[in-house]
Amino acid sequence: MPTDLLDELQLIQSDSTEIEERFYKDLEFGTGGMRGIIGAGTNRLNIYTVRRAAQGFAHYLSKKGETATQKGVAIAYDSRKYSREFACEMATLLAHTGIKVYLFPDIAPTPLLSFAIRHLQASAGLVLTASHNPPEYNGIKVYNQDGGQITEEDAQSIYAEIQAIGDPLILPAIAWSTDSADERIISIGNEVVEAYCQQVELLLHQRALIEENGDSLSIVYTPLHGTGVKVIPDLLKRVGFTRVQIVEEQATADPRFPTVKAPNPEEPEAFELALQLASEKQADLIMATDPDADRLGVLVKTGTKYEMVNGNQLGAMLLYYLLGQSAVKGRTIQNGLVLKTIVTSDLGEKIAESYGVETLQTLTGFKYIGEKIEECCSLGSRTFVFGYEESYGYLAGDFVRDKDAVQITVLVAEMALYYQQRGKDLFQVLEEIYSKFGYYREKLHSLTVAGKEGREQMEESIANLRKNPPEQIAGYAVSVVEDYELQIKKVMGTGQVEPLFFPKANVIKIILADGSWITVRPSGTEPKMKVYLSTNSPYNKEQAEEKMLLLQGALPDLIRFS
Ligand SMILES: O=P(O)(O)OC[C@H]1O[C@H](O)[C@H](O)[C@@H](O)[C@@H]1O
Repeated sequence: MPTDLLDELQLIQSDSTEIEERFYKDLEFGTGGMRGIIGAGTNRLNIYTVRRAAQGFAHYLSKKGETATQKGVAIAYDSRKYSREFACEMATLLAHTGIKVYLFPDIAPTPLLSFAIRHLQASAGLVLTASHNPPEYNGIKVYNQDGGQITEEDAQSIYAEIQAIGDPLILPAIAWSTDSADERIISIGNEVVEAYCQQVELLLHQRALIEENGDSLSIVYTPLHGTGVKVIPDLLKRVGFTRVQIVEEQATADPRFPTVKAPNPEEPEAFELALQLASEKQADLIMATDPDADRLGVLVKTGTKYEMVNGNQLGAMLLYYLLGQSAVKGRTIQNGLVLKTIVTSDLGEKIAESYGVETLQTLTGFKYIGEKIEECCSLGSRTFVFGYEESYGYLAGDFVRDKDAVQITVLVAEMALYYQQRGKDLFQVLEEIYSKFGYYREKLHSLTVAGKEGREQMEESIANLRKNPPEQIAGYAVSVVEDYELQIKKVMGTGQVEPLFFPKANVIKIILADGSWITVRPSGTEPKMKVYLSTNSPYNKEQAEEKMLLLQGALPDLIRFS
């Protein structure tokens, strides 16, 4: 047994609570794969639980047939503690089971793994990462052959295989060495990264403008100690953005994430060092990617200060820019398709509609967006335009099937430069969008659910809402209640009930007559109940904000939860 695990076990020998916590269950394996605290225990991520997951995954893949094992599995890892060790453990075990493995030789962004699966025509992919979680966490994300994250059915099959193995201590330890694993472990070469970068370049609309004026946009970028540093700075420079400053203190891949509370670009605190550098350099734009570089946070200089753009706002701006660029070039998008989740603002849909492009909604989670792209666009019947979620995940080029902060970083830089050349910063562009399509405001309330009791309270509170949906909220009439668990939508005025064509999920969306809404769901990744609010006004932001305050004020009555 590795000495660190032994030491840990010795330390907790007489601590029954700690023993219980670590051993009372196996780490769960869901649609997001497996995520947990690193350490000793069945409910922890360690070499044994990883080995067991690898063996279960190997069984699952083998059952798909010889083609699946021959096509192989692409594996990537981020900068977290043990990410590389766990990736090598999984690679070795899969190779010894007779499965071909493609392994990145160094840390790599998650979107690059999604691309590599498609490029190498592998049958699946794995990434060792815990995304933006705190340093004590790690995890395994699982991808299908399309390059999208697996959905429910596959997750259940893999979990069943993992559970069937039983005690992970019975699995043999296979020493890591490329020799022992023979030629079945192939190192992913730089040509894959190059092929990816070329695809990203093809997404750009303003190459000439960037080549000529790229140096007028000053950018500060931070990878927050993660994988983005491997690709993003070079890519920005290569396309012509020459004034890119990296936050040096955060440019090293450090599993402790020592300079931030959490490496999460949704949190304003994560931008502290980047802000200092930006003020010093008078930067126009600050961009931060999370450790596996699938999500992007942006701060924009507007007047004399920097303001954070939220996920709904950046998604709407990118869509407005991309559709606008196609229109300017006279390109008609045949059967275009925009994808967003049901908890993402409707502003994007309004923008798409004005360009004759349809928007489809999915449940929360980019895996559903990836799945829809495959379903609707892979045979060329529809043209994928853009997909996004409020939680800072965006995708413009479907050569990747998960959110991709690498391609979006380059596109945001292009968009900022394009508007800068027209005398506007991105917040002025946002004002332009609001004045055309309506003023939208969004808020997310996350309520922490402590332990089993908390979970029960949350379930009860959602069940109550399901049983007794309100007819009005803060004086506004409710027009529709969508219940994704019962898969029905009820029109309040007429009482008419229609089916909802989504997979089952414990989500309730209450829509007011003016299109404002409140949506409630349990988080799938953290012990939290999430309440999303969206308001709008066709006239001005004050009215949208006032509605937001009223809806927020009504929440305690609507969602009884202590
Ligand atoms: O279920 P939640 O905690 O709200 O998390 C939802 C998020 O989960 C993962 O991170 C997925 O990759 C995201 O696409 C999704 O938005």
